[in-house]
Amino acid sequence: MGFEHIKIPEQGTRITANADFSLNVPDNPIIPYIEGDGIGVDISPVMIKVVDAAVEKAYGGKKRIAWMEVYAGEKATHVYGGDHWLPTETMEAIRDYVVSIKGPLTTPVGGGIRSLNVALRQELDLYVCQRPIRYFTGVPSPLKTPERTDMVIFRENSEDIYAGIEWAAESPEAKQVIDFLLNTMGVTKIRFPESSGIGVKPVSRDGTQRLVRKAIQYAIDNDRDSVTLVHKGNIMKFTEGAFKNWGYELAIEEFGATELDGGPWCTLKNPKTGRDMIIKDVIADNFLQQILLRPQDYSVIATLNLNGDYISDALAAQVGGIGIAPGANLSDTVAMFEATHGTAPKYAGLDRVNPGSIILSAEMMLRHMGWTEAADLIITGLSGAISSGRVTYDFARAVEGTTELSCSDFGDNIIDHMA
Ligand SMILES: NC(=O)C1=CN([C@@H]2O[C@H](COP(=O)(O)OP(=O)(O)OC[C@H]3O[C@@H](n4cnc5c(N)ncnc54)[C@H](OP(=O)(O)O)[C@@H]3O)[C@@H](O)[C@H]2O)C=CC1
Ligand SMILES: O=C(O)CCC(=O)C(=O)O
Ligand SMILES: [Mg+2]
Repeated sequence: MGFEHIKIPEQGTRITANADFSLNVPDNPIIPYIEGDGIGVDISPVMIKVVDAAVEKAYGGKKRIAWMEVYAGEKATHVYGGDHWLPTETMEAIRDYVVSIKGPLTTPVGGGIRSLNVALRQELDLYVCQRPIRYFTGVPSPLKTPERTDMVIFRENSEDIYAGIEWAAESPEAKQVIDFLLNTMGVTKIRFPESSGIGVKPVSRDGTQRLVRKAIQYAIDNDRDSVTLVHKGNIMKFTEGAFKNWGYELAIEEFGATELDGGPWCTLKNPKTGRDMIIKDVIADNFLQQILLRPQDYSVIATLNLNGDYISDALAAQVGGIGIAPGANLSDTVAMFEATHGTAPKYAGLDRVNPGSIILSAEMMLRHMGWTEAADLIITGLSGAISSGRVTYDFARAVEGTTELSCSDFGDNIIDHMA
């Protein structure tokens, strides 16, 4: 396969996926990466350096990643010219090379291009956004007992309001939709029909159940004691409320869960460990207060796209901020790893921000590839670097007695602490 601007590394081999979704990972896999806008220029090279060091240390030169830069966002417009924000060959590389990692990409507010991040997820049908939230000793937190927060978010990544079905107020399209709602559907509750923008929120049984299936399977594989469906189903009955109902339905029909005390909460025995697991639900606003007061009550979270976006940043803040909040976008075959945070434009190019989020995303990637020894070294290195008290600005400003390091020096500190 030839590309126009992407240079395929000569020393690398492609990862492939089998029919049962397992991976064939060679010792020199080609991994496509998007540098990212804003602070992408700071964090992506540090991530590559840290990952290369972990792989070298773990396998003594027997394994090595062949990095392949692919382009999206502002850099793509320079490489390809014009309005090429997300070139087709970038999409092809991410799909065909199966495992990739990306820096953040800018999305303008209120107009301009639609989110490239969302486009990548939707075009490649990366329907799971998996975001683990865990505490590292020494990280500043607004909570007294941050170590009680230990959750894995499964955010539905392909539907909800992110489908981008919306029309600007006073546009002919919005007028047409409002006219249809008022005059054909008998809607009476549009308070200002003349000046309303309109957004549509599709949520399906198929989309919900494939996401909840992954969440429950993850809980089984990792011996977690609960899966919580987070929704706003009291208000949005046929989207968020249906998400809740379809989630329970799947737990009962596919996993053999049984209702507790007349439901809707369910219980099932983990087939791998024999331990009881609870499937429960909570309304999103209540969830947001409970994660502060009783985080230990929650483990695996399955939720809709927009809730998952809000919850990701809120939970990240509980354990030290989005400087160390990793994530993965997954289909059944393709995996694209990325940090939870965005491009933080005011820090772009200053070599200042915390590279921890994208490094921990790479740690998830290594584990996904089965390179657990290298992944473990990243955790050891990061934990050691945080404990050393030589940290990036976000931690240094919140913990007395620590020394502020640049983004790149913090990367080196992580490498120095890989025991
Ligand atoms: N997946 C993606 O690519 C995402 C892209 N975006 C896009 O990014 C752009 C900017 O979004 P914005 O709302 O400002 O959110 P950001 O996540 O980019 O930044 C918000 C704040 O979070 C803190 N922060 C972010 N990253 C780091 C880091 N690595 N280390 C330490 N602190 C960090 C900073 O806080 P402080 O100011 O306190 O230092 C920063 O000002 C938008 O265009 C948005 O659409 C947003 C989220 C995800
Ligand atoms: O696409 C964007 O710009 C924002 C995405 C986002 O906030 C997220 O995925 O958490
Ligand atoms: Mg977000």
